[in-house]
Amino acid sequence: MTSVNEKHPVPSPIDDPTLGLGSAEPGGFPQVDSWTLPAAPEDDPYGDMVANLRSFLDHVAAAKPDNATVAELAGDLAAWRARLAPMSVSEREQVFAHRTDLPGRGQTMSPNFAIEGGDRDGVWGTVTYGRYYLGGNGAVHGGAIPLLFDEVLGRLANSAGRSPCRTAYLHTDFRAITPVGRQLSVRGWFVSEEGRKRVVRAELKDGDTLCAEAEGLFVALNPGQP
Ligand SMILES: CCCCC/C=C\C/C=C\C/C=C\C/C=C\CCCC(=O)SCCNC(=O)CCNC(=O)[C@H](O)C(C)(C)COP(=O)(O)OP(=O)(O)OC[C@H]1O[C@@H](n2cnc3c(N)ncnc32)[C@H](O)[C@@H]1OP(=O)(O)O
Repeated sequence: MTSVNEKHPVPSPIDDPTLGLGSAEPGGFPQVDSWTLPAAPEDDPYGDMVANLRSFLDHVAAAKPDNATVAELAGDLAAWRARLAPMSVSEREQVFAHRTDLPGRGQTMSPNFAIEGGDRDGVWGTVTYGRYYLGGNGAVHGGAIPLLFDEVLGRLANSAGRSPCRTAYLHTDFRAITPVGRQLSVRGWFVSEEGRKRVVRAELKDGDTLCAEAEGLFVALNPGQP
């Protein structure tokens, strides 16, 4: 199946052979042993590319471009897709979302969480939702907030030498509008750790205003569980 666009037909991810995950062998997730991030290397083209990709998406969301601009952009994107397709690697080898030293782990799907510090029991930092995450009337889309919490709490629950775990539930309460385009503070902390069950909570604040809070249960994986 391809898109209806005849100029630059886009294969569906199901049909695109260059988008396979490769071997099902586990271990594609990097472990988090420390919250102290190394200083960003002076020359980091990947980090630079991801930062530009995030900003690009914000501008796509904000702009009302004329047709000529849109057509040129579609062509440019098609050319980049064609250039990257032969470079596709397995999940284990991919860089996207595996750069734990970069804000947002060097990916653009979830919000740009920048870690300020953390220890065995908690983690804290900031996030700024760009225009890309706008839901309506200046507020962040309701789905993008649990996305942040899963990222923050998933990272915490998997940190400090703990065995890999997955989110079993993630309960989010939206307490006030979460504004787009402001630096917000984020904090996650452990509530309990019993057997395989790790209960963690997080909050998202705009200054003193509590925007949203969450509780998650993360369950440690048994050997062989994907
Ligand atoms: C290998 C991947 C590891 C992932 C990450 C690793 C490293 C990351 C490091 C750096 C990366 C940084 C950040 C990471 C960012 C994000 C991480 C996101 C993680 C996810 O986003 S991952 C996707 C969403 N997630 C799923 O795709 C899970 C689908 N699901 C399952 O895979 C199973 O469901 C599982 C394994 C959860 C449990 O299954 P199971 O069969 O092994 O265990 P069981 O059901 O027996 O539950 C054991 C005890 O938990 C209780 N329990 C279970 N579920 C409950 C619920 N919902 N409510 C209340 N209690 C519950 C039971 O009641 C029992 O309690 P009790 O023992 O007291 O009876």
